[in-house]
Amino acid sequence: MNTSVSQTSLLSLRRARRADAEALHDLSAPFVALGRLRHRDVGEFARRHADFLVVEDDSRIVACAGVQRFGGDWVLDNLCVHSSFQGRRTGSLLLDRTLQEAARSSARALYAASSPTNAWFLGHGFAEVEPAAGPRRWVSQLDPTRNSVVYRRWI
Ligand SMILES: CC(=O)SCCNC(=O)CCNC(=O)[C@H](O)C(C)(C)COP(=O)(O)OP(=O)(O)OC[C@H]1O[C@@H](n2cnc3c(N)ncnc32)[C@H](O)[C@@H]1OP(=O)(O)O
Repeated sequence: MNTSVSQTSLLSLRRARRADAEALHDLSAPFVALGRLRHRDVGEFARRHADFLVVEDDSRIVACAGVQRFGGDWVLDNLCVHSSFQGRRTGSLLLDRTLQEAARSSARALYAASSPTNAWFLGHGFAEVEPAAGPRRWVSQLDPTRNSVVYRRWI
């Protein structure tokens, strides 16, 4: 898969490769520092590379989104767009592609945990739900100190 995102730019969407692990880590680092994303080391990105979609600008990774699958319940994680590419529908594109893949796999719902102020999810068809509504194994791993809100979008 290597899909052109826009006819007016060189952005393209593809599945991550193991060799992308360091770039995924570096892209995420500023958002980890801001408390928007949980820390993941390079090894985790390498192990889970197949779970990630990436957007490239002329071969530089500028956005990514991962998924975890718990049967029919999918969880979106580590969604981020480089600050100079935000507001150009790159995050929406990653979400749309994830939803398409979830629908093809007959998934039931897509969950995400984010900070209470992240209105982006509400604007993209998610509703806030009680954490207990999420996949139990995922919810039990959420860091209580992050005060995350759990969002759900039906597929
Ligand atoms: C599950 C998790 O990973 S939670 C963590 C989510 N990631 C982060 O918080 C990291 C920092 N933020 C980012 O990387 C990005 O801003 C993202 C991923 C939240 C959004 O990606 P972007 O490419 O900037 O958003 P995109 O351009 O697709 O947004 C499109 C729409 O959302 C709106 N929007 C963008 N950011 C926000 C926001 N913070 N709050 C509300 N609306 C927003 C835009 O105005 C636009 O609206 P429109 O379609 O009506 O014109």
